[in-house]
Amino acid sequence: MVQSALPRLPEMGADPEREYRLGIMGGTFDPIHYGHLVTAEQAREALALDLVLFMPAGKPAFKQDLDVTDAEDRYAMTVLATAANTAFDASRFEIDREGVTYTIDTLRALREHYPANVKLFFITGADAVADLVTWHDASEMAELATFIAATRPGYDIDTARSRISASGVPFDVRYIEIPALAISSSNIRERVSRGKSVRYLTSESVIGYIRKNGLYNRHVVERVDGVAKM
Ligand SMILES: Nc1ncnc2c1ncn2[C@@H]1O[C@H](COP(=O)(O)OP(=O)(O)OP(=O)(O)O)[C@@H](O)[C@H]1O
Ligand SMILES: O=C(O)c1ccc[n+]([C@@H]2O[C@H](COP(=O)([O-])O)[C@@H](O)[C@H]2O)c1
Repeated sequence: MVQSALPRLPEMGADPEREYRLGIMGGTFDPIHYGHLVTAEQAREALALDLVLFMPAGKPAFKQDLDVTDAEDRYAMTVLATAANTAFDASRFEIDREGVTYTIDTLRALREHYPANVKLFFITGADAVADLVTWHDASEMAELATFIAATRPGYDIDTARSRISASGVPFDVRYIEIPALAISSSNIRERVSRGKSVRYLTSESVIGYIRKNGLYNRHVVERVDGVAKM
């Protein structure tokens, strides 16, 4: 099911005797790749999530000075990559919102939308969670959701752990170890721009979309000390 604006999940919270667990996998997804999908799937299993909503950020807060691909393309790739998993869904919620995308706005809206027996779990990788205390209205975020922090090659999860505890903000963070996938969107973009293979880094459907729409083949080549750098 593809969500239009606010996620409509009639079954979520319907039985007042039961606790429902909604995962939110936020990201720029430029493009979505197997690192994102494995992270969400392992988080779903580890925390017994009923559903994981993949939410491409409309205007990512920490990437305002970067050239991010059009939100409709990032959303379309997210739909393609998540389509086969009945416990995954893609949401337009953040791309349909005006202005800079802050997670606090999403969590507030979801908290208002669902009854109290729906618990919110925001899923991140080790790099993103290390900056959690610097996110907009971090203290209020800590009240609205549990955070899931997954290991990621090249990033030390203990750095995130100590930054969060030193901040004094009472975040509830669950740390999970996942099978290491050193895949990143930036590496995929660079490989596409160089005409290199990205097979098995993301789904065939996403690769097809990238090729069909000519994404990532216009990377600017900068010259640094006379050496071409993508
Ligand atoms: N290989 C991975 N393993 C674990 N977590 C990941 C991995 N790739 C991305 N994530 C997590 O997924 C979320 C969204 O990441 P994002 O869309 O920025 O992808 P990215 O690969 O980090 O992109 P870029 O290379 O452009 O910075 C973040 O919380 C990030 O930490
Ligand atoms: O709300 C914020 O201040 C904030 C700052 C940085 C990142 N985020 C969210 O964290 C998720 C991963 O972001 P990114 O930039 O690593 O793709 C995505 O859902 C972002 O909206 C949120």
